[in-house]
Order: sequence, then C-alpha cells, then structure tokens
Amino acid sequence: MSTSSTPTSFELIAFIGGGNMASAIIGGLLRQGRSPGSILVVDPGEAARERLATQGLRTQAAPDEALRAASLVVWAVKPQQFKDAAASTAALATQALHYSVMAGLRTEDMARLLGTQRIARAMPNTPALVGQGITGLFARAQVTDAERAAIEALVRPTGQALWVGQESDLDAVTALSGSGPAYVFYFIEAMVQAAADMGLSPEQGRVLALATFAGATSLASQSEDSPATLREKVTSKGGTTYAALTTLENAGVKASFIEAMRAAQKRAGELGDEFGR
Ligand SMILES: NC(=O)C1=CN([C@@H]2O[C@H](COP(=O)(O)OP(=O)(O)OC[C@H]3O[C@@H](n4cnc5c(N)ncnc54)[C@H](OP(=O)(O)O)[C@@H]3O)[C@@H](O)[C@H]2O)C=CC1
Ligand SMILES: O=C(O)[C@@H]1CCC=N1
Repeated sequence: MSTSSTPTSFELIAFIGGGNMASAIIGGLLRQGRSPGSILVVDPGEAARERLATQGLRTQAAPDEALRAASLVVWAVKPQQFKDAAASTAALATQALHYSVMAGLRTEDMARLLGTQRIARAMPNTPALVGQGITGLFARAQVTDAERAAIEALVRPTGQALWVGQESDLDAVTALSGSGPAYVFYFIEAMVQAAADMGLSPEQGRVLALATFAGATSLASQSEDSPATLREKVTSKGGTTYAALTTLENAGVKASFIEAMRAAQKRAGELGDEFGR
C-alpha cells in the first residue's frame, strides 16, 4: 500500500448524482457543520438541483471546469448511469480521489473508465441523513493510509464505518445494511397496518411501532444477551408472542427473509457483472 503524503481533509467534495443517497450523505455532512459551499453536486435533473441549491450547495447540470478543484469525487449515480457520467467527468477529475457508493459496480471497472486507481468503494445507507447510518468501506491498494483516514473522517458524521477485507464482501453489506433500512420500513408499514386493523389510529400505530423498533434496537445493542435470548425473554409460555412467532415460523417468514437478502446480494453481483461485460 502506498504511503505518500496526501490530504487529510477534502476542501471541495463533488457529488456526481444528487439523488436519494447523495442527499442522505450531504444531509449528514451539513448537520455536522460542513459548509454547503464546499460541496458541489452534478445532476442533470433541474428539480434535484433546485432542492440542493436551496441548501446552499453549488450545483451543475453537467460537469465543468469547477470540478477540477474537487479533491474527492463521490459517485452517487445508479450503476447503469456510471458509464455516461464517467465519460463526461473523468478528464476533469484526474487529481481527485474517487469514492463510489454505487451498488455492485467494481473498482477495477471504475478504474478502467476513470483512468485512475485511486478509488475507494462504500456501501452507506440512508440513516446517514440523521447521523445514524453505517457504511461498509473498501479501498484499492493505491489509496493511501492518509486517504483512508480522511474517508473515515468523512463518513463519521453520517454514522459508523466498517472496513471489509475484500471487495466482494460489499455485496453482502449491500444486502444487509445498504438495503436494510427498506426491510425495517417494510416491517413498520406492516405493524402500522395491523395496528389500524386492530382499531388503533395511524398515529398511535406509528408511535408504538417506531418506539418498539428503537427500544428493541437499543436493548439489543446494550444487552449481553443474544437477540435469540432477548426474543425468548419476551415470549411467555403459551402467551401472545408465542402465538405471533408461531404464525411467522409457520409462514416461513425467517426463511423468506434469508432468501430475500441472498437475492439482494446476488443482484449486487449481477450489477457488477452487467457493468464489467
Ligand atoms: N438509496 C439508497 O438507499 C442507497 C443507494 N446506494 C447507491 O447510490 C447510488 C444512487 O442511488 P439513489 O440515490 O437511490 O438513486 P437516485 O436515482 O435517487 O440518484 C441518482 C441521481 O443521479 C442523477 N444522474 C443520472 N445521470 C447522471 C449523470 N450523468 N451525472 C450526474 N448525475 C446523474 C439522477 O438523475 P435522474 O433521476 O434524472 O436519472 C439522479 O438524480 C446507486 O448507485 C445506489 O446503488 C447505495 C446505498 C444505499
Ligand atoms: O436498491 C439499491 O440497489 C440500492 C443499493 C442499496 C440500497 N439501495
């Protein structure tokens, strides 16, 4: 691994793509006091640019000379959009460190199109917006220790960072924490719907469901008990939880859930394969 002298902070960060994930990361950065003027977002969508500009960010419909000043380029377009975006950006960003949040797309394919090996890849998630995200990180060997530290410092305001040893592990991270917030929202939706069926108001259902998720998550992180033991402690013999969990088991919900996550991991691999072809 190279150890050459490198910047330890990124004075100007350019986001290529200003959609959901970019907005979540930017929101986390702004919340922690990063100056909006130190963030430049390239996005062809007028509505997206207007939304970002109202936060004080610099925006461009297509990359121009201003991009040359960016020391970090964050790739936040959909994997299928990367090839076109790279074609218009690569020559303007030869000095920058590149940081991709795109699912599946492999750094060796990015390196080929960008003409640089200085690429780190991440899998963040949308709770970054409220500083409670978790980001899986991987960097090519050409990324220096100082740059890795700078990336970690960038991620920290948005939540936790977790380095993985091999790039392919990011596909599993994608299936777990990248897509994971959607699974949680799906459960919350189901709980709120059931609450309404049982006669509670939507607001009561929402408050109860959210507090239950937050409380259970806090308990699981603070307790020495495993999630399985914590579950058993809720499940009184012959009681209500037993009735509910038996229904879930009989319907194969756990097996389906594991299968669903494997489908997400497989899809991440396919996105990489489709691009590498
Ligand atoms: N959403 C999430 O929870 C997560 C997403 N990711 C990754 O983040 C990336 C972005 O996802 P997400 O934010 O959800 O997607 P979005 O579609 O919300 O954002 C992508 C943005 O990029 C714009 N865009 C398209 N082409 C270009 C271009 N050539 N140059 C600049 N901008 C362009 C799109 O415009 P238009 O809409 O007009 O096409 C859109 O505004 C994906 O690669 C995804 O895998 C990773 C972790 C979690
Ligand atoms: O659904 C997707 O493909 C992206 C990656 C992880 C979350 N959203």
